[in-house]
Amino acid sequence: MSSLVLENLVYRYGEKAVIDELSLVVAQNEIVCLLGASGCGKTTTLKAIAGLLTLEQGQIKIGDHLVNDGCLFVRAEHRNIGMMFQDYALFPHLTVAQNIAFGLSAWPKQARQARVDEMLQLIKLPDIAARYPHQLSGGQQQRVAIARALAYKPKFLLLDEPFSNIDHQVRFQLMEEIRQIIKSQQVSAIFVTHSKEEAFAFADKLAVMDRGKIVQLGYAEDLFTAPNSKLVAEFLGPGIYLAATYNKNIGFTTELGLFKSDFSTEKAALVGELYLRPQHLELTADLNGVSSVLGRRFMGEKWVYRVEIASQLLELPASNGQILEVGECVSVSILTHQVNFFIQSNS
Ligand SMILES: Nc1ncnc2c1ncn2[C@@H]1O[C@H](COP(=O)(O)OP(=O)(O)OP(=O)(O)O)[C@@H](O)[C@H]1O
Repeated sequence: MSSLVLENLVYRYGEKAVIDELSLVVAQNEIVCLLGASGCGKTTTLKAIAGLLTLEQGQIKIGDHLVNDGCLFVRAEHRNIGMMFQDYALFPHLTVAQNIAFGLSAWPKQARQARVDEMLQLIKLPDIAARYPHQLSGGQQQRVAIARALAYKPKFLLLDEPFSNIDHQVRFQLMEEIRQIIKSQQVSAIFVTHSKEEAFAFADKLAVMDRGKIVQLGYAEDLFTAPNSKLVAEFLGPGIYLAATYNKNIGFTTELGLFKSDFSTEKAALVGELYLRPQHLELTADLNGVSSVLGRRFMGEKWVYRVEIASQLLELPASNGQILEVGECVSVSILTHQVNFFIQSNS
């Protein structure tokens, strides 16, 4: 069963459509990440789901309930949605317990207290009920924020860059904890971020957005290995384009040489561009190599080297942990992999 259905949403600021015929389905207990460049319409989409703006067109269903279409508009406070933002948004003058209990004013006192205790146990902070937000770390504040968002048993959660203010060292640990908490409560969610690493770590599925539309929806691994456009390919990780011709019998011919792949097509020959990521390439020291190391960076477990390939710059590690010097001659070859081949339209 679907937990959220967005159908053909349109919203404009003035003339500009910032949500442009956007459709998306989120399944029960699924976390979908809206991922895209700044200004592509992620926050506006969340606001439309939350009921904080009125759409020009489209339909929104949360669970079995229609909350927005051409005739109907259910107000934000009646949509039963939990929200969590990057700036924690806890009420500074309320204690942790009062913050968590905020949406429970209609509950009987005993049930309210029991739910607050349950949520404090769930976020593994049973002893901080009497503290105020300023007495908590950023990570603790976000745990309280998720407890507050889940306390009244919402049908759906909206998470707008909730981890961007959290120190990088603890961010991924906190994300894992909050993901577990959401999963344990069997709530579906939409999570917004600019960061593909956060999206990979937190979401079940990714929805890549561009100019108000979802351009691809799927599992992270599928989008990474089989992006449906150059935009998705580039957004999910750096790489270079290499002109290539494909022939059924020979494989791919490129300026880095020939290579075989399991690429399947009905056509006998095709022309296009391969999108090659660092892991698709082998970099080795080679006195006769036509490229050279232009720069290098130590990353902790490994060095990465800046090399020009087909007039584009790419950073990649050397094969077999070789240590290379700046200026050293190298050769680059293509490893067998599942290709991202963008076919020239007239080929
Ligand atoms: N109140 C507003 N009035 C006019 N234009 C707006 C308003 N709010 C947002 N916009 C514009 O709408 C577009 C989408 O904004 P939105 O905040 O949804 O993008 P976003 O993808 O969430 O960006 P970011 O990742 O930077 O938060 C942007 O071009 C933005 O400038």
